[in-house]
Amino acid sequence: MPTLILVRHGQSQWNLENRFTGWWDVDLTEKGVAEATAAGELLAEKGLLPTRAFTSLQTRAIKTLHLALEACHRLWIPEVKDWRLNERHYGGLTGLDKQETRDKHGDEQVHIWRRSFDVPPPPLDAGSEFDLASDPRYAGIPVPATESLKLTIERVLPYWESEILPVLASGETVIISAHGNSLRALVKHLSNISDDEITGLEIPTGQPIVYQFDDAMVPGERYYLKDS
Ligand SMILES: O=C(O)[C@@H](CO)OP(=O)(O)O
Repeated sequence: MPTLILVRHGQSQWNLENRFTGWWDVDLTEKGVAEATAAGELLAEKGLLPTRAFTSLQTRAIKTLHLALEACHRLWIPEVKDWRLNERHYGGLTGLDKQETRDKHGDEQVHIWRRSFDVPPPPLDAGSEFDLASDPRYAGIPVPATESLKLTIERVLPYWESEILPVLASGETVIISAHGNSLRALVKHLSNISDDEITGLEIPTGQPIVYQFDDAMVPGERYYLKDS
């Protein structure tokens, strides 16, 4: 039975520092490393062993994938990295402290920027220290200046449909190591969550989420592997 495993990267340095991160490339903390390893140990313990892997172009997701695969002795499986699994771009909020931004703009405005479906944060200024236009990993890629969840869905879902779903449909056990909001985009689609309800969905770090698909590639209920 085709099985999909979703893992949000372990705690990152800016998760710890409470800073808006988005496309900025930050590393895992020690806790994040432990979470990623524990995710792989759980896969091994439950006998749910990935055969194909997908991740973003961001260090925290790539490392989480590798640590988890190492822990379940599956570092050798084929993996693909693609920018369309990146975190949503946080625009002009990138690098700011989340609490200081709340103090300045109010809780409601920050909640809208963080969790509304279609209101993007203010765009990042070209030439900002967080501008990734000249990062070689994004050569030829249209780096956005900001993204709402809606805009994130508009690049995650075509990638899901064209690159991941066919692999899954061939009977593989696919692991996707990605980010809070690129995974919210996917879960919204797979679990048929409305635009309003998605604002309340949070994805915890390092906790494998599982979907099993039937012969018609209809996903079943999602569940946390730790609860199975
Ligand atoms: O900073 C970010 O990029 C994300 C994920 O850590 O934060 P948020 O919870 O605000 O979506």
